Amino acid sequence: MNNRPAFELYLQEITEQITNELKEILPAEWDVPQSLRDAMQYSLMAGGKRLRPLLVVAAAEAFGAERQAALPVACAVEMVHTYSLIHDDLPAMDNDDYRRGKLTNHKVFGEATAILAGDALLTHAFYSIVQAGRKSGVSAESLLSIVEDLSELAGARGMVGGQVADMEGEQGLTNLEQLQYIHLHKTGDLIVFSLIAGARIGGATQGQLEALRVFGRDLGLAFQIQDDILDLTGDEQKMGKKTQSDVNQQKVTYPFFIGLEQSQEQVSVLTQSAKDALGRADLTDSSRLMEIADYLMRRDH
Ligand SMILES: CC(C)=CCC/C(C)=C/COP(=O)(O)OP(=O)(O)O
Ligand SMILES: C=C(C)CCOP(=O)(O)OP(=O)(O)O
Repeated sequence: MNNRPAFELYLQEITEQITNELKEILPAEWDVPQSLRDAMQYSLMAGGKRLRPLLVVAAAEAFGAERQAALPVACAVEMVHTYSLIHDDLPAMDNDDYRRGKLTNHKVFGEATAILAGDALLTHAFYSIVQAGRKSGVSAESLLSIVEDLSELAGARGMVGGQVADMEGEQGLTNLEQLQYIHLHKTGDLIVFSLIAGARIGGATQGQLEALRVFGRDLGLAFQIQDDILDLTGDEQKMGKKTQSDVNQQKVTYPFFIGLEQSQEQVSVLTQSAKDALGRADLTDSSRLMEIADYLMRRDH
C-alpha cells in the first residue's frame, strides 16, 4: 500500500500530466531548427516545480471542470514562465549561471539562441491556448478572455512592466510600495493569470473571478517575498539556483526593508488573507487550492 500523503500524490500526478502534455505540444520530432527546439525543451524539461500550471488545473477543478480541458492552458503558462526565466538569467538582466539545478539556457546554447528560445516559448503559449478549444472543447468566448488576460498580465502592464521596474529600481528603491509594485507585477500577475484562466475554464462568475484575483494577488506577493527570504536563507542544492544573488547584486528586497522576521510574518499574513479571499469565492471545492496556498509558502525547494 502507498502511504504517501494524498496531496503529494496529487502533485506528482499533475506534474507528470503537465510534462506529458508539454511533450505533445513540443514534440521531439517537431519540424523547427534543431538548436531552437533543443533550447526550448532544455529549459521546459529542466525540472521546474510547475506551480503555475498546477494553479490552472486546481482552479479549473475547483469549479468542477475536467482536468483535460485545463492542460493546454496550464502548459501555456509554464511556457510563458519558462521564457521569463530564460530572459531573466541573461547577462543583460540577472546574469545567472544556474537555474533549476542546471546551467542556464544561454550558458548552454549561447545568448542569441536563448533569447529566441524565450521568444518562441512565448509565442507557442498562444498556440497552446488555442488547442484548449480545438482539442478540449473550451468555448471560444472563454479562450478570448484567457488570451486577453494573458496579454495583459504577462505584458507591459503585467510581468514585463514589473521586470522593467525591477531593473530600473535595483538600487534606487526608497519605499516598500515601489517594491510591492515590482513583486505584484513581475511575479504576482502570472499567478493571478493562472488562477483566473482555470476559473474561466470552469465557468466562474464575475464575482468568483474577482475573489480569485485577490487570492492570486496576495499569494503572488507572498510567494515573491518568500523567494527574497530563500535567497538569503535557502539551500542552493534544493533550489537549483544560486542564493545570495540579491545581496551580491545589491538588490533591494523585503528582508532589506523590514528584516527577515517581519518578512516571514508578512508571508503568513498574506497567505491567510489569500485563503480568506478564496473562502469568499464560494467554489464547488476549494480544498486543493487551500492546500496549494500552504504548500507554496512552506517551500524550501
Ligand atoms: C519579462 C521577464 C524577463 C520577467 C522575469 C520575471 C521573473 C519573475 C523573474 C524571476 O525573478 P527573480 O530574479 O526575483 O527570481 P530568481 O531568483 O528565480 O531569478
Ligand atoms: C517568480 C520567481 C520567484 C521565479 C522562480 O519561480 P519558481 O520558484 O516557480 O521557479 P521554477 O520552479 O518554475 O523553476
